[in-house]
Amino acid sequence: VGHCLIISFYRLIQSFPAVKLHLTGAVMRATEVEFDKAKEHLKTLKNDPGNDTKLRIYALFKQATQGSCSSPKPGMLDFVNKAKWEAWNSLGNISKEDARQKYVDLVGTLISSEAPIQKEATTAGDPKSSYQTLQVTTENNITTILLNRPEKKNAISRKMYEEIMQALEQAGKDDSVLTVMTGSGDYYCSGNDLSNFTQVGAEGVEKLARDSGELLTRYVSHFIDFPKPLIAVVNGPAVGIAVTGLGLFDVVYATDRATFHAPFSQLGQSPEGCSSYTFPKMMGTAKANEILLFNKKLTAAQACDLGLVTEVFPDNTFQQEVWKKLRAYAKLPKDSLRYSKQLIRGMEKEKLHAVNAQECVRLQERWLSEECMNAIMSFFQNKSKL
Ligand SMILES: CCCC/C=C\CC(=O)SCCNC(=O)CCNC(=O)[C@H](O)C(C)(C)COP(=O)(O)OP(=O)(O)OC[C@H]1O[C@@H](n2cnc3c(N)ncnc32)[C@H](O)[C@@H]1OP(=O)(O)O
Repeated sequence: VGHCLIISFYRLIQSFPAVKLHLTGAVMRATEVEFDKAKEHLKTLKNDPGNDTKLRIYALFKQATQGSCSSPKPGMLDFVNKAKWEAWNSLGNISKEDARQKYVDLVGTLISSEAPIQKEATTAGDPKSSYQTLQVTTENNITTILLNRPEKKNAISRKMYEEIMQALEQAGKDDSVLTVMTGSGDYYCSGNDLSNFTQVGAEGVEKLARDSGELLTRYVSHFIDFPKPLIAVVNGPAVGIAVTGLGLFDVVYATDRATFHAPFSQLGQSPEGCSSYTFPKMMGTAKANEILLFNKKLTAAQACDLGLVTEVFPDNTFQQEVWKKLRAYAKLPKDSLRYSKQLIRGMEKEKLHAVNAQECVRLQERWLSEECMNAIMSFFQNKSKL
């Protein structure tokens, strides 16, 4: 279904006739021009924005050009057209003008989230461009680490763990003032790539569990020790380690479309990323337990109320608002920020490393458990999604 949607989406944006809008007045004409420009910009998107976003773009386009949906609902088995119809119908009676504006905003957000990628593509010879799973750029005193496996919802493969550590080491040393981590496509990150657990070598599952424990310990240590302000720009849903690790960032900005899910017991695992310490400390044990023991998925607003997220922004202005803020912060004195962060983190560092070590020991045992193996098999047999 996803594949069909992608194909039909691209056919859609390539084959639509020019929009005929019968609006007059200076303001409306300007929006019409922006709308046409947005249509053109959309064709230049490099990354697949994900099915949810494509459906939203489709729906806004239809609403902007034809008004509210009045066609009959396609049959149950006509999956693609039914999904498109539902997306369009869900817009209800919003006006063509509103839909046009929302379309322009959404395309603007998608294009601006790719801006660092286009710049990076021109930096031939730059070691940052050698990453396979990331796009790393430095602009306006900000080093941005973009998780770049959108087709896998930015799940973290072994290669990606290693590259994130390498990117953090470089960013810690470069001249930038801030470091930002964000995701490409519709997800921030779906957590550990579950296929990391299916690559069993000749030395068996015990060795795989040991290696995974060592990898995770090193990975989390890079966040504990990161020397300058580290900001998460959570552009969509976050799962597993992508949620728990947020407790080690200095500031977390989220779109209102983001969700936060740490389903460890569902996966037969246990918390990591120091969350067994940072979450109770940040939000109180009773609230942390619902998330870490009972798999409670948080909305962005709930995560903000609990202190996991600093601020939530409407999805259609998320990128513009966040990057404007970050560009202003990045003009602050670099050393002052660095030393202040180190003071804030300093007292906790030893504790955090001890927690990290303990969590990884427990996880090595969990990964060998029947509970965990069943959960992973079940995911790959398409029996269970979160
Ligand atoms: C070194 C070890 C460290 C261990 C540390 C951390 C533990 C964790 O992080 S636990 C959390 C692990 N994550 C998950 O369990 C998420 C699993 N994924 C899902 O449930 C769904 O994919 C998700 C709800 C995220 C999204 O659902 P959809 O919107 O329906 O998309 P798809 O399922 O079609 O996803 C597209 C594509 O991506 C693959 N995918 C997504 N997430 C993962 C993942 N975490 N691991 C492996 N693969 C993932 C998914 O299988 C699809 O692939 P294709 O079928 O090949 O297109």
